[in-house]
Amino acid sequence: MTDTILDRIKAYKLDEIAARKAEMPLSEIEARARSASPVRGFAERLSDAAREGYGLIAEIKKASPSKGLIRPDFDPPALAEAYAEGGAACLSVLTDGPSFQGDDSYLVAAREAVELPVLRKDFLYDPYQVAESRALGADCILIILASVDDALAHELESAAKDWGMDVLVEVHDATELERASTLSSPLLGINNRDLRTFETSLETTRTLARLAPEDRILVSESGLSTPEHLADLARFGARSFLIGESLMRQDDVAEATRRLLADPPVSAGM
Ligand SMILES: O=C(O)c1ccccc1NCC(=O)[C@H](O)[C@H](O)COP(=O)(O)O
Repeated sequence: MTDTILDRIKAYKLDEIAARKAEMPLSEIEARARSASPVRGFAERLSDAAREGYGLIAEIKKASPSKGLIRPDFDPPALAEAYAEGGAACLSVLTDGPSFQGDDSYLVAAREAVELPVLRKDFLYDPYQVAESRALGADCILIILASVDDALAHELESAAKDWGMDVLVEVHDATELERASTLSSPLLGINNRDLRTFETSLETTRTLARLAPEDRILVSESGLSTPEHLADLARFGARSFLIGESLMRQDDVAEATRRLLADPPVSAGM
């Protein structure tokens, strides 16, 4: 089988982790994590927002492997403020350099600019990176089940819990969904992007939402750009969304965010 983008990312990440460990030992990263700004409750903020409206995780994303450069005029603190003004519940900041032109400093600057909880959007393979995420100020990490085995997923989740952070567990198919149910994190991300073709299909959320455990907060991820997309998926139980590219391409990010979130259907649970 040919390599997926995740295989390629994992290969350079393992080198990156080794280099970072050589540069800064775990004890030093842990000391920084202990003195980081207190955790802002990510899952709680998202579920509160989704109760009556939509829970938006608004992503600060400069570029992607599928689209190349998305936003040349890239100012993380200004984008964070625009998202907060537009009504986002939480932020996601890409910190991966080689594939997304991200940087750790973008997370730090974006989080300092607003009061919103922040997801470190990166590819994690080692508890060292979990401590590193907290040291940067992150409130939540991502575990991509397509890229880690069950033992590592549990290890990363447990490390995040120890640091008081939330975890967004990401799945792409029914097998990964089954595996996700053995983890205890309430946030379940359903990624609509096919990692081989980069195509996005909202059918992925529609299909997997029906199979998801009832106690999970569903977050539909990727390929979302209109209020109709959000309303469609809300009917399947997903009232939280992770959105990057479509908002990053807007001149007025605050207004575009406001428009996207303007008209949520009344929740079935209300
Ligand atoms: O965005 C990509 O091209 C991509 C490729 C390979 C692995 C992950 C990728 N994106 C990470 C994400 O999960 C998205 O940034 C996020 O869901 C937002 O998606 P979008 O709204 O489509 O930018």
